[in-house]
Amino acid sequence: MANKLKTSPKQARATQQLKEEPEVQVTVSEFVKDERTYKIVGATLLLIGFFLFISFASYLFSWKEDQDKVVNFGIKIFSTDDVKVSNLFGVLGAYTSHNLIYNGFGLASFLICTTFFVLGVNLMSGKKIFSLKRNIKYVIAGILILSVAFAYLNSQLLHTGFAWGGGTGELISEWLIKWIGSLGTFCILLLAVLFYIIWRFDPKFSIASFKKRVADFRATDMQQEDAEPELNGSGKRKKGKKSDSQYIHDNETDTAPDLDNEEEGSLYIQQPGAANQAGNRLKNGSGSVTVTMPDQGSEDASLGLSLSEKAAGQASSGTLPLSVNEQLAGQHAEELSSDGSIALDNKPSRAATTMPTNNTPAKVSKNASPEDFKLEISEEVDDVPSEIIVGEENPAAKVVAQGDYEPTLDLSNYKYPNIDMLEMHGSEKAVHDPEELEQNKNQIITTLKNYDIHIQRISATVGPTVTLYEIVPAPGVRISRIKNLEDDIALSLAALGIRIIAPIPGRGTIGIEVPNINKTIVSMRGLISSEKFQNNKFSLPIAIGKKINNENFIVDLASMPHLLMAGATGQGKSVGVNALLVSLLYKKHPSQLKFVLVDPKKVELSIYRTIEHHFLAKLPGEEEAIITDTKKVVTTLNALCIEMDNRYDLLKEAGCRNIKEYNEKFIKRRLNPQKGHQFLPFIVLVIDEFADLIMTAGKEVEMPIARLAQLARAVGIHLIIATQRPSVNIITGTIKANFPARIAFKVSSKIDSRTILDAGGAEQLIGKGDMLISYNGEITRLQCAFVDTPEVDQICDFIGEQQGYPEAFLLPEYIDEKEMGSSGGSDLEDRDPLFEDAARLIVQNQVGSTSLIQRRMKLGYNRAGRLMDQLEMAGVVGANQGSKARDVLIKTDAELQVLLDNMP
Ligand SMILES: Nc1ncnc2c1ncn2[C@@H]1O[C@H](COP(=O)(O)OP(=O)(O)OP(=O)(O)O)[C@@H](O)[C@H]1O
Repeated sequence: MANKLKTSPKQARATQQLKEEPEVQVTVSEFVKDERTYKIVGATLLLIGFFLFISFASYLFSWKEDQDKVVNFGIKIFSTDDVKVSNLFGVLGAYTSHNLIYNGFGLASFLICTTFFVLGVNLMSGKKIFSLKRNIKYVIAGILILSVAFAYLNSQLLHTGFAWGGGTGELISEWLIKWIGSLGTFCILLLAVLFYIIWRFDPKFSIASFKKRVADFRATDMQQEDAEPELNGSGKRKKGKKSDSQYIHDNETDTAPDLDNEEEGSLYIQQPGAANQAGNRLKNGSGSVTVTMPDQGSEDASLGLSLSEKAAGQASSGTLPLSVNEQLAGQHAEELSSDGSIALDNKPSRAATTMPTNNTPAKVSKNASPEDFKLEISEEVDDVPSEIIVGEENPAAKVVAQGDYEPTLDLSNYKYPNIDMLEMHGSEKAVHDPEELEQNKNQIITTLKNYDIHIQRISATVGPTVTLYEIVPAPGVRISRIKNLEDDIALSLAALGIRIIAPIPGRGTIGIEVPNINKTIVSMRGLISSEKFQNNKFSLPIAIGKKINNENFIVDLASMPHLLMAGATGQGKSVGVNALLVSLLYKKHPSQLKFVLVDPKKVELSIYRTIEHHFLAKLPGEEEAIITDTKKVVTTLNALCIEMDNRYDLLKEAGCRNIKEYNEKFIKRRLNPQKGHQFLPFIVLVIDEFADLIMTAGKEVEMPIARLAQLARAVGIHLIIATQRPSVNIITGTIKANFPARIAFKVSSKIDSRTILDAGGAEQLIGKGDMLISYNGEITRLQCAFVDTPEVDQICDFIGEQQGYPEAFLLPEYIDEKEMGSSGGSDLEDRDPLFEDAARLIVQNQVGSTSLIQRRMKLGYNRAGRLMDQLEMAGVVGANQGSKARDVLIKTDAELQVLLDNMP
């Protein structure tokens, strides 16, 4: 038997494990959770709604014939053979409508059908399309008010035999008439109807809002007339087209009617001052479930289930024991899921999580089996509102007080993209499988125990792609021992992408991240509609993804201030870049933001070409705004450097330290546009495939990038650079030093991970948007938000079809010194092509300043200087006077024209 393979203890355990695998049984909880069950219940409810509606409608015509029969026979009508009724739904229809309409609430009973409809549609679709809670609120209020109002009208005016308000309405109406008289009842009812309309539709009564509506109406009218011939460069705008979604961003005029939609579609339309409302309505966000399995030492091995709830930012861990005394892990697991859902439904926006802390070292029994560990569930609910915030009013327009400069005025009718253009890719909730959790927990404990490592407590937080198991080791256990077991734990769990974080900073625990079997896609829609995204005050808000605790990771690109993204091919970089760009498109007006897009692959960013006239910047004289040619990248980067220098000059002259202060001053009209001051949009430079650029242009690219990265932040220029190859010759020391925020998608080696993050870990990610972000000195694992190309297409088309600027935002012209040739000389016979323009500018402004030429004509310092020398030679300006502007010798345009005509 020399050839017989020896079975190692590990293999033996694995085999045993295989044998012990339990039979697949469909438990009640699984049945309840099954999607098909929801669909069946949904269809039944829709049918009931339909039945009620038809029965009620039929009752309106058949009540005279059917009423006597239902009253005489009562419930026995169902068992009596020879009764014939006229209701379309027979005896059941006649009986139900008689009781609900005649005895109940009259015509208002029709409202009941809507509740069945709402419930049915939500269950059938598996999404919260309509808000049940609000439907119930409105139905109850509507039934009460309408039934009394109809009964009152019937008793005072109509005097018909039909029960307009039903038994209940008539009873209340009679009481009211008795107590406060007919007129009093009328007033009360009028007031109630008014209350209902205001509560339900929130109409605007102010004169200002009326004026605004008239102005908006006129503006739209005029714009349609004026703009039709050249509405945008692509000429795509459809005449008179105003899609439903466009209404979303209209001011009050349009949002008011849409409130109705909000109700019917459970869409929440944000209005000024409604921010908190949105927050208050948060509920049922996608839950991160934290399963905590504490106290190994507990002797009785009873399993306690507790929900710990944490208010955002505070680490108050109130544990609510739900007293579950189950001995078996399987039963225990069932409890987890059922209780988990309770907490999810109840708690509003909570983001932060802390482990329930127990500082007293627990007694650790070395013989405790994995099943002896209690499981605690701590639910974490993120800030995704279940009622989606749809778009918003033009935020910039809101800030501007009367008399201030309004940067958005050029495109005052610009509509922000609507949230409906984004898809909900699957469920927003992180799915947690109790069995999987239990099994992983047992495996981790057993593996550690095999190496004689004992733990006090174990907890789990279920994220979209991975579950974080946090363990508190027994006193005396060295952390490095657990860290060294990474491979062994991965082997025992038979899972890829296991990462050990020892210790988790600030938590006093050791983290083991295990990929989930069922992963959840994090939809961009969820992030964009979250309260955190809608109501932040960031200059450049970007929604990147979700943390393991399901908290939305939304940050300000302006404070990052640049972002480096790396990852092997196919791991989610392009989706990541799209997510960043889409977040900015959802929040910024074209006057506030410009993109410079560099795409050597030619296909990744080409979808953005439709927004050229709104959001893109390009070099003067260039056809395409999206740069695909490496040679042009060098020119563009240098042009950006000139723009940066020009902006610094402007800031210096305005006495401001950054773009925010500068723009505020400009908006308050404290800066003179005649001196070259203008509202400065943020510029975001996006470079896809940076490695390709470095390989072809090397230092020529690296130098301007390093300059921009070092200096451009204060003047509102920010960089997003993506690369497939994160090697040291591409991500050099200079680049790295200037990109403190870095994202790593899955990479092929630990060395690559170190190159990007200065730490390992990215090689253990599982791809498809799983990423690590190093930001503010912390490395956080995130699941990147997913936005599909058709969604981006739709958003860009929507923007592109609107009226835009006549052309893309022009960057300053950059002419390579080497290429200047003879035209760059200070010789009048060989004048600069821009000589005449510069002369006119100087004469019109009567200021002989080089920086004026530089800023207004968007030129670099050298070229502007040369132009000034030529103007001096031509006699347009006087001699250089040091720091003072030169004298302008030509006083009028006519004089200048004569001079120009006489020039050689
Ligand atoms: N956040 C995400 N959530 C879910 N799936 C994702 C996510 N990101 C990427 N994927 C999946 O991975 C695929 C590849 O993503 P992507 O095209 O972004 O990769 P890439 O890194 O840009 O690749 P390449 O460098 O070759 O262009 C996508 O088509 C998508 O199916």
